[in-house]
Amino acid sequence: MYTGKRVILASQSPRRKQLLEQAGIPFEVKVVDTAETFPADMAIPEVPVHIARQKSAAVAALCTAEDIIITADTVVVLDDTIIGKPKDREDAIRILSALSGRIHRVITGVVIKREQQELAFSKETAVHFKPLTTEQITYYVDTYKPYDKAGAYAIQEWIGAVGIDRIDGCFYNVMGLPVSNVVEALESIAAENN
Ligand SMILES: Cc1cn([C@H]2C[C@H](O)[C@@H](COP(=O)(O)OP(=O)(O)OP(=O)(O)O)O2)c(=O)[nH]c1=O
Repeated sequence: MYTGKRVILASQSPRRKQLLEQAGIPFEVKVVDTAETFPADMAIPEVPVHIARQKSAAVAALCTAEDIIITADTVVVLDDTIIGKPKDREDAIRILSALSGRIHRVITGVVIKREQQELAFSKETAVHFKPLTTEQITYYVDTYKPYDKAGAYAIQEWIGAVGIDRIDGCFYNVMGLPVSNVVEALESIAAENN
């Protein structure tokens, strides 16, 4: 069990909160709005950590020096292009049509910060979508309204159960937090500080 310093999860994502709770980590949530930007020439695997670092810097002012701050960012990558959150219904339908029958990558970057120390890593999961029908896509978008989800879907919802037949990597990473790696990192920080 984790017995280290106060943990702050700087995220508005209910999924990240759920996953950290599931892992038995006591924590508080603090939310800040951050512009999620990255240089156009940045290599895609580096982008999620870069954005998580921006979130971390934005929340630091609200925390004490002792606090351990966790931030994360999840991107969906198809054909070397980052697909963000859908702008609207049409965009969600377009994105899911593009993912249908294909394999894409989901990369979550995590930054764990305490005082001047920073631990940053990212994890990748390959996700294989079965071919989806137009009916399935419109049903999902209209019922689940996945506008706050990278790639316009959530693996933990209906579409994950019926439309995804295999993944290679961590399931929770697709949901937004590679939680076993986060726990491991917190335990190593706690051990260093004891
Ligand atoms: C691909 C996928 C994404 N998601 C979610 C995880 C993230 O919440 C969201 C990606 O957006 P993010 O920008 O990573 O996170 P967020 O805006 O929700 O929260 P914050 O920046 O405050 O931490 O998509 C799922 O829940 N399931 C999935 O299968």
